[in-house]
Amino acid sequence: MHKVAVDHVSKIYDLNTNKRAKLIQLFTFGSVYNEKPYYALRDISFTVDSGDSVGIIGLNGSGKSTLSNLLGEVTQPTSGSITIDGRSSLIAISAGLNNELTGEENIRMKCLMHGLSEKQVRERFDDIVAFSELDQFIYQPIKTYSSGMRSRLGFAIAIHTDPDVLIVDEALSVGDETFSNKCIEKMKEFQKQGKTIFFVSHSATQIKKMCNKALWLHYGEINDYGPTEKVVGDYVKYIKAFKQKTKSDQQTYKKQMLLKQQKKSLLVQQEKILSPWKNYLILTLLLLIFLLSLFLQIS
Ligand SMILES: Nc1ncnc2c1ncn2[C@@H]1O[C@H](COP(=O)(O)OP(=O)(O)OP(=O)(O)O)[C@@H](O)[C@H]1O
Repeated sequence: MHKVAVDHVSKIYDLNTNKRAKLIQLFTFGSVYNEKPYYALRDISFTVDSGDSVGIIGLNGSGKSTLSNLLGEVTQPTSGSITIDGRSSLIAISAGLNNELTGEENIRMKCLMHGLSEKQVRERFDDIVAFSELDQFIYQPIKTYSSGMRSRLGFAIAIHTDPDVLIVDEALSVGDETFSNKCIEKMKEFQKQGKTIFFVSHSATQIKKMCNKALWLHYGEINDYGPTEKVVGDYVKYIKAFKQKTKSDQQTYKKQMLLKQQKKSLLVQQEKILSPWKNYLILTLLLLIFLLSLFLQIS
């Protein structure tokens, strides 16, 4: 059995701001996408085994954070399924911490949410604070923290809650190098215990150091998945070629790719609209309910 299986997963963000479109969506239970469904991830499938460390790479907006939120069970896929054998924990700069609470309160809240008992939280509290290096700041509301401080707290909590699958999304990009190295050492301990890690980073060097596999996302789809050396090597070549283009060529390329991604979204949207029997069925059902309630009122 695979540790993680991602099966035909898509994540749609609704870019509709139009009230009429939202109403139509509501009354047809989302079966009619009136205007702008946007596929942040489109029909992706892959599997990961115990002990694998997978680097997730890709240009800005390619869907890395969307995927890590799905793996961390912070959001749900629009379609498809994700099966995780065990419990996952997401560490991202903005994930799951409550701004109004202090660092201390956040530790308690997140640990309890991860299934630790009050006693376990008390036992691990000092280690978490020590790892985060926050000292007395732990008693301050985290809205006063810098992004580096938040990331340190998020990392410290997550690694002390014994997750089976650890997802680290850009959390190391905001801290100083000493702290990043400490986190990398901790992730290596996780690897030795045979745990599974997903590591989102813009640093090819960090990914090569940490991961045996890499997943290259490109405008919401998987461009390549396999051994790190090959995938990251090809990605670095791609980035180099991209950077050699003029600024205006880079912009044109990005626009074309985004347009292509949106066209695919629209194609799927049309497929949905072109299956009218489903929509007619829903509308008929609504009409019947309406007539029935009218009839009941009269009688
Ligand atoms: N809540 C949201 N509502 C609408 N669109 C969103 C939302 N979250 C992400 N997106 C869009 O989905 C796409 C993928 O975003 P995502 O943050 O997953 O990319 P990324 O690869 O992590 O980017 P980066 O490297 O810049 O962090 C982007 O085009 C983004 O604008």
